[in-house]
Amino acid sequence: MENTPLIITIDGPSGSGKGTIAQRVAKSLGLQLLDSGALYRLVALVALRNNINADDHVALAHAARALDIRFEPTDTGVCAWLAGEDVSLAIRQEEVGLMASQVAAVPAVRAALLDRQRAFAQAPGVVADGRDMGTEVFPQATVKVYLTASAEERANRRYNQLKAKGESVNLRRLLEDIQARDERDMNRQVSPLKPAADAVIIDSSQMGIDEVQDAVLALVDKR
Ligand SMILES: Nc1ncnc2c1ncn2[C@@H]1O[C@H](COP(=O)(O)OP(=O)(O)O)[C@@H](O)[C@H]1O
Ligand SMILES: Nc1ccn([C@H]2C[C@H](O)[C@@H](COP(=O)(O)OP(=O)(O)O)O2)c(=O)n1
Repeated sequence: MENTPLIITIDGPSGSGKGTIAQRVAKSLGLQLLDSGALYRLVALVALRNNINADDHVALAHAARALDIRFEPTDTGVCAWLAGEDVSLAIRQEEVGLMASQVAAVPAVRAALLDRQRAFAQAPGVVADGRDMGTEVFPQATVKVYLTASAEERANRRYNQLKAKGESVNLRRLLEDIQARDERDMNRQVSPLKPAADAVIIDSSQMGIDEVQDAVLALVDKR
């Protein structure tokens, strides 16, 4: 059908390159971008700012339902606005990422964010990156990619990324954080991180960004 949106999902662990690749593929195909991790990071930021505890599920679900947010596409991804404040940088902090991983394990938070994510599936289409895009949010997606890389390589990438932003970083701690996040994201009860049965697995440990982008675009061409 002409108006059926093209849905491309890119799931995988932290630092595998999902955001970078999703952004490039969306740009190259003229599609919308859904950075679903940003939604969980926004809930985490609200929780941290309001001293909401990671085990206070009622308050977290309320925060997720009440999120007053707006995404604005930019050349380098999306700008995230929370109640009129540009929080694009704030949500990228490692501390917010760790809280996001805890917040994301709360079923009521995931349920509260589901419709907001599905609303992105409009013609001509969307590239969605996260943990459960191909398994839960868009099981009908046209192309599903599970992007991964070794934990060491992902920690190295994160190290370089944060260092380039001028943050003081410790490689060993980053690796520990990545491993803790993997453990939580992969073993939680609801929507754990795992490849969809029909996903194509790409291990980018030994691949450059252009190479991964080409591999995903080739899958889209082949569909
Ligand atoms: N294939 C790759 N090779 C080397 N570096 C990469 C590759 N893919 C992504 N990166 C870099 O790794 C860092 C993390 O990528 P990002 O897209 O933020 O990952 P994710 O969204 O999966 O957490 C970024 O600095 C990005 O430029
Ligand atoms: N669809 C999604 C997206 C993110 N999450 C959770 C899991 C992650 O630890 C946090 C943050 O996600 P994000 O993709 O921004 O994190 P990384 O950039 O991969 O480090 O949110 C999720 O559970 N489901």
